[in-house]
Amino acid sequence: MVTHLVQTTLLNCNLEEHDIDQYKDQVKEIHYQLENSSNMTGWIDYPLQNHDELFKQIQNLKNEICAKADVLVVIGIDGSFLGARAVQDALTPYFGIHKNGIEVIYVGHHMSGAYMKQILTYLSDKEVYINVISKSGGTMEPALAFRVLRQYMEERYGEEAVHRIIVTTDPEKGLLKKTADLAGYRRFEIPPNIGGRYSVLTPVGLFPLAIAGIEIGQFMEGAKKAACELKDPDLANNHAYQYAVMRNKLYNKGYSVELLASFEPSLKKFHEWWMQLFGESEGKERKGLFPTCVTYSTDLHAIGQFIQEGSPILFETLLHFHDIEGDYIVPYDERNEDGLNYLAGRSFNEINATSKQGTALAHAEGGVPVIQLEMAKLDAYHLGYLIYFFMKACAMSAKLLEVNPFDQPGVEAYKKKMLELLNSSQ
Ligand SMILES: O=P(O)(O)OC[C@H]1O[C@H](O)[C@H](O)[C@@H](O)[C@@H]1O
Repeated sequence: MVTHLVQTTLLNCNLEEHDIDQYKDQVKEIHYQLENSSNMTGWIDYPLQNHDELFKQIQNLKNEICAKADVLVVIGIDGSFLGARAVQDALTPYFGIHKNGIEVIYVGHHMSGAYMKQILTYLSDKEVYINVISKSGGTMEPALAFRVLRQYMEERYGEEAVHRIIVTTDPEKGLLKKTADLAGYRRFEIPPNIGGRYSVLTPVGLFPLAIAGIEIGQFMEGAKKAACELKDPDLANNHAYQYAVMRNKLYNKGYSVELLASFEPSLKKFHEWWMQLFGESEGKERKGLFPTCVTYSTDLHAIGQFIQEGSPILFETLLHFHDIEGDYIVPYDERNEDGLNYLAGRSFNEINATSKQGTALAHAEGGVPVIQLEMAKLDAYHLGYLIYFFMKACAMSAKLLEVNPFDQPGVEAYKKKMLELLNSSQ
């Protein structure tokens, strides 16, 4: 019997088995369309392929960088940034650096001048390597940041700068590929048939994560398990497809917002990765759920009021990991001025998990449909699985909406306007 790593339970979703059953033929058809397509579907089998050479290359570079640098600066935006940042934040300590890595910081995911100025000051007393990541090689934010940091590295390290800059880009085309060839930078390749928001399992995510100390072997193993399990075309056995169908069903019932919620602050960036994945894959042709996120219990004290009693526009997807490394026991206090002695001896994680249960029940009773996704442990293996799970669900979900999961034509509109304004104000 298959034991799925993501356990799903529904509260107040009013979805009967026959509702779901109605989708099974359509799901099977889309499954085979995706499996047999070569159009940006390279991520589907990527975890099943042999990546020994890539892992060796990453390990060699890691040895070199950890010996020669204090910090790796990763330049990239969204699909070339959020995945690595999400997994790094989820699996490295809140304070300080992972014992198996060095500091990895990010730039080029916005155009804040203050951030750019401060990062250069921050780097001044540290040894630095750079990893610039861009699939297209022409995105404004990372290109601007690279222009600055490339000059910085050349001024600081002279001829050695060329060895301290690693490029991750398309193997054939784009300005960054050209620059890498001209300068002689070492390169990682992003497979041409894998788009940015589906690329965290490629060198886009793997290299920065390895430097940050994450066990990328385990991360890929988790993704591989998901790639095997979720190859099942049968809706009854495929949890990713079931999640896609539930979202679709709720969307068709009139819900327009999906709120992803979890109870560990280290998952904030993971929420952002998820938002890009679903937002860019589905939000087109005037269709799609608006993906947004909250971190509990913090946000229960802010937006919780709206969720419980506000406009009934949203359903909630609660993401919960049972085993989180590190915990603290509430101490006994004789004074008991705060009245909290009834919690003495219990752990923070236990109280947090109980608040998750309470939240799910309260929101469901308040009329909010709740999908609970639960995993055993917050570690590299389970995150690898979960990332693949969401990518598979997202492609299915977009196809159920009859939109292309792999393009983002709407993003060009802002870029075009910005360029017009920048050119007209020269
Ligand atoms: O990796 P890049 O080509 O620089 O793209 C980075 C990001 O920018 C774009 O504008 C797209 O909307 C994203 O889907 C993409 O992930």
